[in-house]
Amino acid sequence: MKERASLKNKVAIVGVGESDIGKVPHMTGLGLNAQAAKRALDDAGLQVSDIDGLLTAYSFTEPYFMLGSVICEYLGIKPRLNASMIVGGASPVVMLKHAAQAIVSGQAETILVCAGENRATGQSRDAAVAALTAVGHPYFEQPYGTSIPGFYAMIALRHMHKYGTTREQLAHVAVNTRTHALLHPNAHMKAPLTLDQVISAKPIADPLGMLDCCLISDAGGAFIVTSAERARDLKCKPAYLQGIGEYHTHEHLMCAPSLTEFGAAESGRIAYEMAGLAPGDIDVAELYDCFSIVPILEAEELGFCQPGEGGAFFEQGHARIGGKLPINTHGGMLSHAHAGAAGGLFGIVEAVRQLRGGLGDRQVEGAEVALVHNEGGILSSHGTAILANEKG
Ligand SMILES: CC(=O)SCCNC(=O)CCNC(=O)[C@H](O)C(C)(C)COP(=O)(O)OP(=O)(O)OC[C@H]1O[C@@H](n2cnc3c(N)ncnc32)[C@H](O)[C@@H]1OP(=O)(O)O
Repeated sequence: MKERASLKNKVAIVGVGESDIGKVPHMTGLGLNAQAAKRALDDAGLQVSDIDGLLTAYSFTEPYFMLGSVICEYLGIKPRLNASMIVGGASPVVMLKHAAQAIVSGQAETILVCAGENRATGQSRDAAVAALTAVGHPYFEQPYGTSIPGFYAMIALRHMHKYGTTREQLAHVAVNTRTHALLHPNAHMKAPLTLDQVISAKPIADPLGMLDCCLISDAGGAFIVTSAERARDLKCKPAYLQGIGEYHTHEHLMCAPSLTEFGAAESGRIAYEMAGLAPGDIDVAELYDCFSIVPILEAEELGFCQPGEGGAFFEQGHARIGGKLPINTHGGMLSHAHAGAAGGLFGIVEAVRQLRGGLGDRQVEGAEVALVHNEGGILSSHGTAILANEKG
């Protein structure tokens, strides 16, 4: 099916912001959201009074029932549009789509999208892992004790069995993202990483070790969306939305149609079609990487390599800055940060920064078109967005 209302070149992201990241014990989740939002407003050269819409996601660490209303109250926003969306890690791209639709249909002019949690210091380690495990089916999965890394480990094992993907190839994903994180001043992880360290790290769920798993961070992220027309009058360089798609195949892994094919192919297809672009047109990609197997699958489904070749794509260095298609240039969730929906949102923040240019050693030369992919649950919900600068 073709999306009937194209959003191509109708809206732009005009401001991006990240809170302090890592262990930030002096801040609440709400504070991290607010700090990121304020930085995004400053980036855009806008005031709180310019915002007339707010979209946010969910929080495991904040006690509020109406999180969006609380963020508005905290920041002093009186929006005409206010919603909280819960499609797990896919929420940021899905929120971008809803923001674009709301702007195009005249429901709001300038929308703040934010997410954040203080998962690292606002919860005990056991509470954080228990909350994350609740993604399993309450009757048929949770009683057997499967954790999120356990679900993704099954997916990794299946990919290894079907395609011959190796343990070393998974480790290459972690090393690739850590190499990029070292170029990012705000990344949670600061030390270099070797393949041996990844392979010999504490086992979590075979074949995944600790360094194949995303971080548990304190972090907030935000971006501001407005019409393409208004964007041209603002102080920052806009990133124009070219195409966007979402697709949802299941909630619980036991209901997934396959362990090797997921919904990224379809959300990507919708986004490419709207943009009138193909995988070969993408200059930089920010792919969801909650576990090292995930960007391998996404690189395949989004058409950057053939099915089964994702592991080799990373092993051969194609995903490095300077390679064929740099992936996760900020360090991804494996090394930059993961805190609820903020994890995937940082992919959008980084894509916008890459399109603006001037990132020094982290800059992908000639980046004009960027793709961001988010996924939520156990590869259950997918969102793909394609952004471009004035040249793209
Ligand atoms: C759709 C989705 O987004 S699904 C993804 C949802 N998120 C998750 O499932 C979170 C996955 N990660 C985890 O559960 C945890 O990080 C684990 C289980 C892998 C490791 O946690 P723990 O066993 O508590 O680690 P441990 O306490 O031994 O950590 C020791 C050190 O290793 C480091 N560390 C912990 N986890 C990681 C990680 N994932 N990557 C890199 N370093 C890590 C920390 O520096 C820590 O040092 P600290 O004491 O200064 O914080």
